[in-house]
This record gives sequence, structure tokens and C-alpha cells, in this order.
Amino acid sequence: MFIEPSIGKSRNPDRRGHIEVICGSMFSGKTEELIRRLNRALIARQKVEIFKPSIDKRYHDFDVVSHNENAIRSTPVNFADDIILLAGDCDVVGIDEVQFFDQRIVEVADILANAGKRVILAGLDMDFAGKPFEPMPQLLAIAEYVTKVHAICMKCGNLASYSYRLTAAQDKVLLGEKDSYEARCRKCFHEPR
Ligand SMILES: Nc1ncnc2c1ncn2[C@@H]1O[C@H](COP(=O)(O)OP(=O)(O)O)[C@@H](O)[C@H]1O
Ligand SMILES: Cc1cn([C@H]2C[C@H](O)[C@@H](COP(=O)(O)O)O2)c(=O)[nH]c1=O
Ligand SMILES: [Zn+2]
Repeated sequence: MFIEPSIGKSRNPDRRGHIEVICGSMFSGKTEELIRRLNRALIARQKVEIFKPSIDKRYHDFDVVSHNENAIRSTPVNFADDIILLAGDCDVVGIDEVQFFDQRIVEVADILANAGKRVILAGLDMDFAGKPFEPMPQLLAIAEYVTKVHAICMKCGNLASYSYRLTAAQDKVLLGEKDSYEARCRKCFHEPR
């Protein structure tokens, strides 16, 4: 049985919490959009806490960094439940690379939103095989607001929603950038190698 730790309520008791999910393929602008929303909250003097899975150290140990090098300071965590302990009395919680968290992230997002916080999650909706990237389907189901962003297909220039892996590796988790992935549309993703 999971015992819910005491979680700091949002500082404004009248504020209602909710969940926003930003999803899409690699290079689609998920991190850019997450940073944009968090910066606007900071301008409005909201107390913001930002987390990422500690596995993701591609660009920086602490910052959340987009492919075009926008950055915002974050706290890397090992487990979804760490976020409950660290969110404190903030108003807004931002989480990047949410697909790398364990399934507990679904309940954690719920708990934070129920405590009055605005919870903004960004992550891949599909893996390199074009299959749903767990736990994203559950997060999409419980979110009040869902934004799907798109990259540009590197083959044909149409809108891309798939992350095409350029190597033959079959591991579900394989960190990488343009060296190992490119954005593709449905047609170009399914073309024979
Ligand atoms: N195929 C592509 N389509 C669109 N943007 C791309 C592409 N490849 C690289 N980019 C760059 O990636 C940026 C988006 O980066 P980012 O927000 O980190 O995306 P994501 O978090 O979805 O991987 C774009 O603004 C652009 O500069
Ligand atoms: C499709 C896919 C991606 N990954 C990795 C590759 C990158 O390190 C991240 C995604 O980063 P982005 O900010 O969305 O560009 O995930 C993976 O491990 N497995 C996959 O199937
Ligand atoms: Zn295409």
C-alpha cells in the first residue's frame, strides 16, 4: 500500500490544480514549449519547480535543454515519488522526458494536481518502433489539457510524428540526438530501410 506523504498545497488555496501534457516525436518542440510555459509562470511570480529523470544527462546535469539550446534549471530525480517530496509549496511543477519515469509518475501527477498545483509534463508519446511509450498513454488519459506538437519530416518535409532510429539497436531506452534519430512522417517512417 502506498502511503501518501504530506504534500505542500499550492500557496494560493483558491487555486485549482490540473495536468497539462505536451507530447510528440523527437525534435517536435516539446522542451521548447515546456520552457516557454514555465518562463511565463515565472514572469507571473509563480513558484515553479522543474524536474527531469536523472537518466537524461545528454546536454547538462541539471538544466532542461532543448535541441535549439533554450535552457531552464531543473532538479534531476531517480524516481517519480521523489517529485512529491521535493515539490514543496510550489504553484507549478514542470517535468521533462516524462517517458523515462516509472509508472508511479501517473499517481504522482494526480496527487500534485489534487494539491492545487499546475502540473506540466513533456515527453515522447511513441518509441522508435512507433508504439506508445509507457507511461504516456495513462498521463494523456488523466490530463485536462493535451498539446501534440510536430517536427518536420527529414525525408519529405511533411509534419512528422515519429522518431526514426538510424541504428539497428532494439533497446527501448537509447539516449541520443541527431546522430541516432530523425523526425519522420508516417509514410517515411514505414518505408523499408
Ligand atoms: N526535423 C526537425 N523538425 C523541427 N525542428 C527540428 C528538427 N530537427 C531539429 N529541430 C530543432 O529542434 C527544436 C525543438 O527542440 P526541442 O524543443 O528540444 O524538441 P523535443 O523536446 O520535442 O525533442 C526546433 O526548434 C529546431 O530548432
Ligand atoms: C524514440 C526514442 C527515444 N529515446 C531517447 C532519445 C532521446 O535521448 C530521448 C528523447 O529526447 P527528446 O527531448 O524528445 O528529443 O529519448 C529512447 O530512449 N527510446 C526511443 O524509442
Ligand atoms: Zn516524410
